[in-house]
Amino acid sequence: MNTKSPAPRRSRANAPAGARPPEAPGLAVRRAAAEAIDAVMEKARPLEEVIERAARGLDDRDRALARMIAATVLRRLGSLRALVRSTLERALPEKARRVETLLLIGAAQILFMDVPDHAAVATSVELAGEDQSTAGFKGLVNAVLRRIAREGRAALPDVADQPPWLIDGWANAYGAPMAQAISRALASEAALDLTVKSDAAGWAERLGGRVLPTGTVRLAEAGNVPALPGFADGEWWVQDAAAALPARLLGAGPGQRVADLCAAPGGKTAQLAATGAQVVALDRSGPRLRRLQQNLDRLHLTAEIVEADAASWKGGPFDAVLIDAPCSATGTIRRHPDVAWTKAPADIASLGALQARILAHAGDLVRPGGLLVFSTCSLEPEEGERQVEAFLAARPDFTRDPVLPGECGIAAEWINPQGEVRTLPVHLPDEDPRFAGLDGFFAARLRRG
Ligand SMILES: C[S@@+](CC[C@H](N)C(=O)[O-])C[C@H]1O[C@@H](n2cnc3c(N)ncnc32)[C@H](O)[C@@H]1O
Repeated sequence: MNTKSPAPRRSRANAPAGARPPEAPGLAVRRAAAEAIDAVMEKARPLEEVIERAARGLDDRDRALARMIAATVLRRLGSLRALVRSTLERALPEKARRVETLLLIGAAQILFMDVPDHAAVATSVELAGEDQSTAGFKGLVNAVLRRIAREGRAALPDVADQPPWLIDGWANAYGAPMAQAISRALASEAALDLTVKSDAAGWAERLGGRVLPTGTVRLAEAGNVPALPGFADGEWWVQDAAAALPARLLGAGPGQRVADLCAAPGGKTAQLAATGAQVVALDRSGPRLRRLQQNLDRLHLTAEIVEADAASWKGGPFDAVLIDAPCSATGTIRRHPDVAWTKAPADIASLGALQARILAHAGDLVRPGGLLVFSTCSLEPEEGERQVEAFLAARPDFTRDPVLPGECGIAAEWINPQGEVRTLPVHLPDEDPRFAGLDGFFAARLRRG
């Protein structure tokens, strides 16, 4: 490991008034990453949103690198923060909070990314020098990051990368060993999963991926998705293998009327429309419905689009109703590591109340004998199992229609004793970690009597 000290450069804080020294290469990328991390942590905004703003003006490659640095810090935040804090003799003052971000950025690049140590150290030191509140910490940033480079990953404390309230919740739901395994699984980036209209084997071969038992085509490397063969022609769309299961459970087909009640941006609407069913795609968000329409246009699929509140909309009756409810999305932390830090227990409670309202109303949209699938991309039972229990207690006209092992390629391990789908990030293990894992999803299939 290279522990060379950074080349001395004149910082902005030290530059004579009016003269702007030439910027060191890669500095803007790290500045954008630091701004994005601070916005995620302080304002609880999604990384995808804040990185767009922070990385404005950067070319595609640099924007991708800034996003990767920020995502790596957020993915490994628990252990990286513990490491950084363990190297400091005393806590940093509140006004110099950015110093910790610069240390985290440097440490993430040194320990987890293919960035030369000297570049990781130099850019964090340089960024510290840019601001009066942090300029006095340049020496400390240099010393701490050089030590981290010297000691390597062996010095990383063995602590979870996610906040304790999440780990405790998973331990309650799945047991402490599984909670730890889930936490570890979230350290790896997710593969790129595609739902194809047809010929999964052919697309897997053309794109250099493989076909999963569920029919999803999985690629190890994401790359530039719109540039991949088949994207422009609308032959496939990006959708995690677990996210593709709820719509399949409805068994929709030609001649059926189906409502997708929380539809945007339309991954599941596209699946339902591709079966030949007549689909109503409803969502409360106009902007998100416009994205859904664009996605359907690219895929040459059609659905009737309705902007409304699923908790009060009058329509139907339908042969099948899908509620892919708004949720905390803790099942998607592999893809969106910011979720672990932007969500709080209060969100689980408020989203749970919204899910209950939508579910209660949606029951009346299903014709007698019809199916209702309730799904969330959450690992929290309050947003899955508990919702269905409460709904069934209030609606004796509905019963579970249990999912059977092998149905839609679903493994027995992904089905709970009630016959509901419960996927976890530890599922679908693979010797090649680039192909392993599933998003955490819950899906229950209910039939109206
Ligand atoms: C998990 S996302 C749906 C993802 C989508 N099913 C897919 O596969 O692409 C949840 C959606 O619920 C919508 N939503 C939230 N509250 C709603 C409500 N009261 N009525 C209808 N849609 C709502 C959000 O705008 C969001 O698009």
